Amino acid sequence: MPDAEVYLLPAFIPPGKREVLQQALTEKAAWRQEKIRMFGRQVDQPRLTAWYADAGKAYTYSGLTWEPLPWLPELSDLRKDLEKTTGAAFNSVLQNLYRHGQDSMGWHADDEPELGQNPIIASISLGQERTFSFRHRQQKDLKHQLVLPSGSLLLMAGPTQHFWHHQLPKTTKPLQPRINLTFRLID
Ligand SMILES: O=C(O)CCC(=O)C(=O)O
Ligand SMILES: [Fe+2]
Repeated sequence: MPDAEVYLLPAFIPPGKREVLQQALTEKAAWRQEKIRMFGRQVDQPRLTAWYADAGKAYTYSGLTWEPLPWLPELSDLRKDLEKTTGAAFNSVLQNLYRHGQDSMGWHADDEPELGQNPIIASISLGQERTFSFRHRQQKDLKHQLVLPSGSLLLMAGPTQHFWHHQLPKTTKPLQPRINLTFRLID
């Protein structure tokens, strides 16, 4: 991919740990059904979300401002592993729960000002593997798709957010739930 710095570690979380972690987060995370404004109407986001961050951080995402929850031990452990692997620091994690194939996230870039110039986004997937797509923001015919398996780590760094949008498309296939965790460093 030109104008991008993207890495995929397919087995970042070892096989035996994936299911345990997915189940713990499914049960313990403070999942919320947020609304978004679409064509002047309030509609449910097609996924559940939970946001954890260091105290004192607030974050605006898709027009919503999030108040952080204190870290669950499972999330603190993941943050430590990630910081060791990447050498980068993270102070927040947005969790998405895609309940089935109709849950999704539309085209966007993680380019909010509080993420800074060239943010490192560390994205962990648990559960159902799903397709993830990239589309160049200027050259719309430049596209890239990959499958994110359970336990994988997708790193987006450098100018990626500046030049590319990404999405998690819906599918009509009957799919099992998937949790995604995106660790970020915010101002
Ligand atoms: O679920 C995914 O893999 C993507 C999540 C994402 O792009 C985000 O939270 O910003
Ligand atoms: Fe994103």
